[in-house]
Amino acid sequence: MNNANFPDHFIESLANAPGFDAENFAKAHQDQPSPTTIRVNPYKKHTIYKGVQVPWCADAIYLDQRPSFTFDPLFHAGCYYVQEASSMFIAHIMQHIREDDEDSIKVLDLCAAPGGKSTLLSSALNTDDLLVANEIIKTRVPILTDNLTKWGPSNIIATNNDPKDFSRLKNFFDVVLVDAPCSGSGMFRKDPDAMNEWSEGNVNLCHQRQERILADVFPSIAADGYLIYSTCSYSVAENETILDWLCEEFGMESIRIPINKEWGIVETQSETHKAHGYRFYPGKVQGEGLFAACLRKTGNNSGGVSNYKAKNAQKPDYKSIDLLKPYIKDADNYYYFKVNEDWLAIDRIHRDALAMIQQHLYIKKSGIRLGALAGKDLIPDHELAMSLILNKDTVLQTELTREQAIAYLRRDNIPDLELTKKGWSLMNFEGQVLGWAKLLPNRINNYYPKEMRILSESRAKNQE
Ligand SMILES: C[S@@+](CC[C@H](N)C(=O)[O-])C[C@H]1O[C@@H](n2cnc3c(N)ncnc32)[C@H](O)[C@@H]1O
Repeated sequence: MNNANFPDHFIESLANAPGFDAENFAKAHQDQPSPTTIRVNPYKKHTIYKGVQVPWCADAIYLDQRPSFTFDPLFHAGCYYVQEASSMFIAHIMQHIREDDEDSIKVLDLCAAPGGKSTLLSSALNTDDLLVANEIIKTRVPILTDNLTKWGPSNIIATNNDPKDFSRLKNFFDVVLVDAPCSGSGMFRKDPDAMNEWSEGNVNLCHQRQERILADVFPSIAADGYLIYSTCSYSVAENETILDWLCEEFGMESIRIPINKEWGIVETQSETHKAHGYRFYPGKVQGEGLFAACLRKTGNNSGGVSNYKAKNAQKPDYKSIDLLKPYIKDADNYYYFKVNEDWLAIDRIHRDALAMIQQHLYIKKSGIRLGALAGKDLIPDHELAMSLILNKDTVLQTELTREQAIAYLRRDNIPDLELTKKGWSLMNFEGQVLGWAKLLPNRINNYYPKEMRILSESRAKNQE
């Protein structure tokens, strides 16, 4: 076996990792390329690519080869997300914990950028459920909000906070996902540069940071609520040891997740508390390295703030809201509010939760930004175009060819476009919305967001 490419002491450090088979592991890293997988957006269904289904995620398929996603307009329309297969197991956990439960829930994705697991969780939720997607690093927030905007649902709030800020929302979330920053060994095959970052010292630092993050967010989990914990590391210190610490420190209870033997996932148990964990090894599964586990908060921790009621600071501006409503499907289901000049809408049921979050956290996106009113006209926002709540019947729609769609997404001149109508128009490709343009008698103004325009392959790569 040739370990030459792995960092010093890496293979030896995994001697105690359950299910680790050094030879098989090395072979997978030498001979088997990372599979390419996409997960389709259930709300923007479109026939895109064909492939074999990822066993633990009904929405996802393995592709035979890696196409150029950057130059596929449907990628920009949010019809699918390019995501590593193992990480989709989080949806399987979510499905299991919600099995017989019809109550609406509040979910926090604490370490969310670039948004792979947020869009995954979003697909597993109903509009009565709320998803809060948080990212601590400010520069990583735009990629998260862009991906959420493309995905389209209105029941998401994105925040930019430190985990400790969430302790102000006591007993607030029914499910918290901590997809923790880690030493990253699970990504060695897909991103060999990750090997340069690995050291035993770093595993140790990550372990300490993971405990800190979990301790900080713990108060925000509701009594009997769930914590889903995941890393892309194989190190026991970042995985099973953390589960034991959660059971020890917070009396959490482990939840066993049903899996199919054929999937190749290794089920493990922590040393002291026998908490269940799920390990994904390349060579055993069709995917990269992942560790995932689910625990429940036990004991009576109620008396929190989840009953908070939003107060009406001032009388709603019904005149403006009436101007907005024609743009929205089932318009009465939404609560309309203003942030500076822009109008936003969120599912009415989430109004109190929004008020609570506004009070304690730094919000970067909430519900759907509709746009600003200029007199009686709406200057529509990109979020509205990409959203699932837009009533497309009330606006113009322009169907583009592939070549025109790419030009639109580059913010170039759109070739050979016949202009017969005037006004704001959705720019569509195969019926899927890409964004807005304003049609004028002899030209069009392209309103595709500058910061999202196609520049190179790198944007697609960054998204994964
Ligand atoms: C594994 S990545 C998350 C990937 C994401 N969940 C997805 O599926 O697309 C871990 C995230 O944690 C964030 N992070 C780094 N340090 C953190 C800390 N101290 N507290 C919370 N999050 C942190 C990173 O910026 C990164 O976005």
